[in-house]
Amino acid sequence: KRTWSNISTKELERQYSPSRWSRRMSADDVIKAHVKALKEGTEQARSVAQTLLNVPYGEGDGEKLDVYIPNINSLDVHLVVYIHGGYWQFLSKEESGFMAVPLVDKGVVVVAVGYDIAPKGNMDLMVSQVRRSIVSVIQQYSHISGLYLCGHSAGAHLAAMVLSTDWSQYSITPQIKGAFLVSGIYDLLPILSTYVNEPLKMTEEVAVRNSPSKLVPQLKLSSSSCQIVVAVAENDSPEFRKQSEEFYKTLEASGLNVTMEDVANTDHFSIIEKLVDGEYHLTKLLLKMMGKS
Ligand SMILES: N[C@@H](CC(=O)c1ccccc1NC=O)C(=O)O
Repeated sequence: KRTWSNISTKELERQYSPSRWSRRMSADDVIKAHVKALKEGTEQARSVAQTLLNVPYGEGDGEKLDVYIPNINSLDVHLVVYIHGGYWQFLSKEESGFMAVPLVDKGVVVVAVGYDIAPKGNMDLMVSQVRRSIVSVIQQYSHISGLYLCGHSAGAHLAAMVLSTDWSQYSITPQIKGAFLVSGIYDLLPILSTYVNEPLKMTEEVAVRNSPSKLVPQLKLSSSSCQIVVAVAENDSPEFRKQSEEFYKTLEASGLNVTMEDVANTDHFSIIEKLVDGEYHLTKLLLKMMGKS
């Protein structure tokens, strides 16, 4: 069987370059368009929703989050925490409120979490930051009727690490009702030898302890009642598609409540950009999970 360990570094780097697999645009253009779409969507969200920007969840400079609040008051308020992607080295919460418009419209609170991307932050720190951000959100919004996670790409990895947390060292044990893991990486070992790891500087030990694929027993202990959606783009690379399929199968085999969504006519970037649209399949699925359809 052909696995990542007998693929050449050059081919691994191609497989782990999402921009090279888009059928819409060139690699450079798809990234430019991605950043632009996220920025414009976030501007739109900041203009229509009430916001609380730069709310600290820890002591560090990068430990801040943005809250997008519905204008209507509803009794059962659901909250979605969005964890942005960008290979743990690009993007920030400043362009990560783009999915808020259709959700806030339905009375859902959206939180965009900031974390210290590399080279400032390393993998252990980023994982610790997103975990602490969840604890902080629950402490501040104890009245909410459901907490949901959504992460894209590297953010899907971080969301899966949140689900796999041993909360015994934290002040509370979050109950996460649902998680949307979109075009994620769940086994970090294949990227160790690639350009992706240059700013991250992960050792094998760091990659193993931060790989959700190796933490499924802990995920099962901590998140047994979480409804998990593993979503992947039709035009993600074969390696990205394999990462999602294998993680899905491992979760399924351990008896978790998980579904796989292979999203037609999307690539690594459009699969998440389209969440600005209330009619998009994944937006509707997320709203349905919260009983808001
Ligand atoms: N070299 C990567 C770059 C990349 O993933 C990326 C770059 C800027 C902003 C976001 C990115 N990725 C996913 O969100 C690629 O080929 O797509």
